[in-house]
Amino acid sequence: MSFRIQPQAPARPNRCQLFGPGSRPAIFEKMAASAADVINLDLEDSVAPDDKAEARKNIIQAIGDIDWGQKYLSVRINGLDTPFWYRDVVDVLEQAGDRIDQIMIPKVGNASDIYAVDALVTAVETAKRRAKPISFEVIIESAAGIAHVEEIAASSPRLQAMSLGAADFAASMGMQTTGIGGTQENYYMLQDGVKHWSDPWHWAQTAIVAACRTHGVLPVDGPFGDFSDDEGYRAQARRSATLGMVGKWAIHPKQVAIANEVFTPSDEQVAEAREILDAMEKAKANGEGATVYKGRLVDIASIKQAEVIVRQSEMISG
Ligand SMILES: CC(C)(COP(=O)(O)OP(=O)(O)OC[C@H]1O[C@@H](n2cnc3c(N)ncnc32)[C@H](O)[C@@H]1OP(=O)(O)O)[C@@H](O)C(=O)NCCC(=O)NCCSC(=O)C[C@H](O)C(=O)O
Ligand SMILES: [Mg+2]
Repeated sequence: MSFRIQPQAPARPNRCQLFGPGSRPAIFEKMAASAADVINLDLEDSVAPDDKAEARKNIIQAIGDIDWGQKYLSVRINGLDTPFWYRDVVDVLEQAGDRIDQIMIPKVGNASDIYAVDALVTAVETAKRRAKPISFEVIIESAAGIAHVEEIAASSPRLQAMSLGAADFAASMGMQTTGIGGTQENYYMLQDGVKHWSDPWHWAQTAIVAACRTHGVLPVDGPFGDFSDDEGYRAQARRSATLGMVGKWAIHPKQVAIANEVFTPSDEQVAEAREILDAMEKAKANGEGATVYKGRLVDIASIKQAEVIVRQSEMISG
């Protein structure tokens, strides 16, 4: 164990991030009224190039005009390989007022990408005397992004969250699929003629979780494109939660409730975690570091596992 204490990620609910195109202002009020913890107003890939300027205006107006309640309000800017991103940052931060919380940076490839956006954001914040610093979320969705995931996670004190963007990631990696997340028909093991499907997103997710946990950043699972497949979405979300991710994107409002359910520890999970903590308190009083709970070993590491669940539950219930 390193002597360095692992930093805690920001203590705010991030179970579901609901996306909507900036070019579709008619849905903004519905997004605000949803049960998502985070709202991502999009200027990037859900907006056609000819609509970028109008989408920017829509978003600037909506940030000021709509009552976003307690939502964490984020704007996804365009990638650094486009001519749009600097104006996204400057116009939104100069004109949208203080209600915006976060800028989401897509397709990051290395820490220098974050440095560039940080420099521009810092200049605008200083010029505008902005009281509350803007946070960053990045999307890992390229071969370069996953290869440099650890330096990206360490890149800026503004960085609060990191998501996996399955669609661009698959394209960048040359994966033979048009699916956005979920089970891939051809990714299976064969035993005695029976197919056992495996999860091609798993290794990238675990790389993201490890980088995030090392540097105190929230790891988030990205989109699941087939919004008619509720059980597929639920299964993917459950795998992500089991791996340590704190939430998942919704690209349709019907996905929000499922994400909130999966990423909120259940009453049973919380009760069990509290019982483990009680069992370990009793063990400690008896001078023991390990004991038996429901026929299985629990020890000092179990305290930390149980505390993860209790902390999540307390943070979500406020
Ligand atoms: C996917 C959609 C285009 C579907 O829209 P639509 O055809 O209108 O859906 P429905 O008719 O089923 O809508 C039912 C009602 O819900 C409202 N609605 C629809 N979408 C949203 C939303 N995002 N937020 C809030 N409300 C929404 C409709 O208006 C209907 O309302 P009512 O008539 O009153 O009943 C659309 O959902 C959509 O645009 N989704 C977001 C797309 C998006 O933002 N994509 C970007 C993120 S994913 C990505 O970028 C990939 C990633 O980067 C990667 O690389 O992996
Ligand atoms: Mg993408």
